Amino acid sequence: MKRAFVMVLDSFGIGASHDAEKFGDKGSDTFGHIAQACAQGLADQGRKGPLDLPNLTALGLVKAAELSTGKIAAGMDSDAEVIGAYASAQELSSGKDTPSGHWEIAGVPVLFDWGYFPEKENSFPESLLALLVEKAQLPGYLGNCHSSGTVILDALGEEHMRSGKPIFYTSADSVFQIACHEETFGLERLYELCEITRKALTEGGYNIGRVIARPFVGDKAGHFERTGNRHDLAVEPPSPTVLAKLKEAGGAVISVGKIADIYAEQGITKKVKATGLDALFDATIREMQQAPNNSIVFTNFVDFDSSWGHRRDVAGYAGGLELFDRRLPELMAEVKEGDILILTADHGCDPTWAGTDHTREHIPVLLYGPSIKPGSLGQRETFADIGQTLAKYFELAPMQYGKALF
Ligand SMILES: O=P(O)(O)O[C@H]1O[C@H](CO)[C@@H](O)[C@H]1O
Ligand SMILES: [Mn+2]
Ligand SMILES: [Mn+2]
Repeated sequence: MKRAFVMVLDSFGIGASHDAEKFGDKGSDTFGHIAQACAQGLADQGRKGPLDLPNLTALGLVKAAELSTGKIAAGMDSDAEVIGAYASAQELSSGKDTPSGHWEIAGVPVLFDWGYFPEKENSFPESLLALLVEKAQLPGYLGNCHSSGTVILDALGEEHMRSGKPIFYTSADSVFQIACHEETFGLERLYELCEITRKALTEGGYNIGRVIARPFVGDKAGHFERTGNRHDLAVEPPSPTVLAKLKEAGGAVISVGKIADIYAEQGITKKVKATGLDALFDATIREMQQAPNNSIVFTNFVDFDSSWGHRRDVAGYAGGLELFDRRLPELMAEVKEGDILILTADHGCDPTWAGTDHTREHIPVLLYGPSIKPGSLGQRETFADIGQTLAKYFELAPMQYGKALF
């Protein structure tokens, strides 16, 4: 059988990219700084001590990070036997956002510049806001600023519940985010508002990558919680990804988590939703067990980014990595003759870094399978090497970008 299992640990960067300075991210290192905090006993909430990742280490994580930074991450074992092939890859795309990272992984880097809303306050143009109020018949809106999505709920959640005004916010990413209470505003109404917003942004030529529905529940500040009903409305990738090519050739592409959203459904043949690291893991294993010949099971583990990276929660991130590592042998056991497992990431989100945005970093590329020869695959110039590898593996026409890893 020929099956590829691609696992994106969302935001798990392994050190600042050569061009990180342009992004204000010189010196950032998601993995390295988490390892350092753990080794210093500074990440002992809900877990304890040095970062414990024996299985990721066996697949080459520590060596991949060494390729990126020239250093062994604090407290990690550099002498452990490596049974996978590993590389560090830099990003060709102009942004450090999720769609850019994912599309590049699938062979289509984003070489154009996204539109952004750079103003920290009064971020959205008045004409756009007026159009949304009219089209969605809103009593007004709240926010209209840059913010962390959890901080803004504490600030404006109660007022939103009282007034029925949706909370509009953005970040350094090319996003228009809308937070509304699932019960008082209504989930379906939030989704409709997001559709209206998506259309207005596309027709208005704003070039914004995603509109994101951010539903939440709870009754007062300090008690609000975002739910698993998050929904991303992305624009379509600018050209067919390796996923679309495999689908076109009759193969199966199974999305677990928000993969289908990120690729705007392009190239996806089946989608499975799950909320939380364990549930995403369970769903991934179920899909791996059922995956037919000529298929990709593609999972996005979003919690590393949304629950811990953006929240600047070092101990939470470390605990998530340790959970992932403990369960990794379950995934590896599903890798049969002819199959390949690829573990990677889409950008960084260093939880020790200033602010709450992503960080421009190298990503790990860890390959494992019966046909994979263990050892270094070096420093790669683009995440698209993964897409090119998949194109070659499934005997599809070559992608325009990237060099196959083997
Ligand atoms: O702070 P929250 O709402 O999690 O937002 C984050 O999530 C968005 C999409 O991944 C990013 O643009 C970042 O701003
Ligand atoms: Mn991401
Ligand atoms: Mn993010």
